[in-house]
Amino acid sequence: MMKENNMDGYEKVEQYNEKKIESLSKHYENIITELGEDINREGLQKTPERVAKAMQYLTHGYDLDPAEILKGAMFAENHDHMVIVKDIELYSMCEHHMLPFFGKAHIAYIPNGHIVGLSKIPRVVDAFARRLQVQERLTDQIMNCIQETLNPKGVAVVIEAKHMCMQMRGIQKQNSTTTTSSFTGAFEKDSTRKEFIALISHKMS
Ligand SMILES: Nc1nc2c(ncn2[C@@H]2O[C@H](COP(=O)(O)OP(=O)(O)OP(=O)(O)O)[C@@H](O)[C@H]2O)c(=O)[nH]1
Ligand SMILES: [Zn+2]
Repeated sequence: MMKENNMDGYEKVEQYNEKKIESLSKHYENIITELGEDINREGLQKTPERVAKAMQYLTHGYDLDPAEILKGAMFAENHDHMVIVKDIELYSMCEHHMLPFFGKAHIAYIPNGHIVGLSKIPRVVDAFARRLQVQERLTDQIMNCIQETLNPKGVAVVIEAKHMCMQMRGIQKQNSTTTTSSFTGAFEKDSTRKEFIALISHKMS
């Protein structure tokens, strides 16, 4: 059953929209048949519904409000040094092939009177990643959301990801990684950006 939506949408994440699942399942039944399979085969009988639920989960970001997520835990604090959350696992879906791309996000901001609860940063990443995306837009959306909501002195976002559409099909390059980055404010300054890059490159023992 669907629960009522919160301001930020959290409550919805593990809930399935029954109407949507039913309709998606019918479409997947046709797709599986078109692919040449027998939809009545034992192992496939529940597959349309399973796929529908998986797809709803993989795109649940549409039900979330990333700005509200951040606003849920902003605290007045006079800390004016760089805050970095690195190695945030990320799973998204490429909007061209609807195949996964996945990797890590590294995010930093320099507070300007407010800090944000640390868990909210990966939550913002997920809210934008769990949609049909391109890596560049995902990077910019995370940056813009933090900049506009928290109003820090600057935001830096780096995403490193592997795209299944380049590995399982198409050009079939198994080892290529795509890196995208976006910077605002203080991070447009060379020395600040270099400090950030050095800190995300440092491996914890
Ligand atoms: N810039 C960008 N491109 C992406 C991303 N994900 C997938 N793509 C690319 O989207 C492009 C779509 O190109 P098309 O030529 O229309 O599609 P295609 O014939 O399936 O392309 P190939 O993958 O080269 O076989 C491909 O080059 C993909 O590699 C992304 O996050 N960012
Ligand atoms: Zn793709």
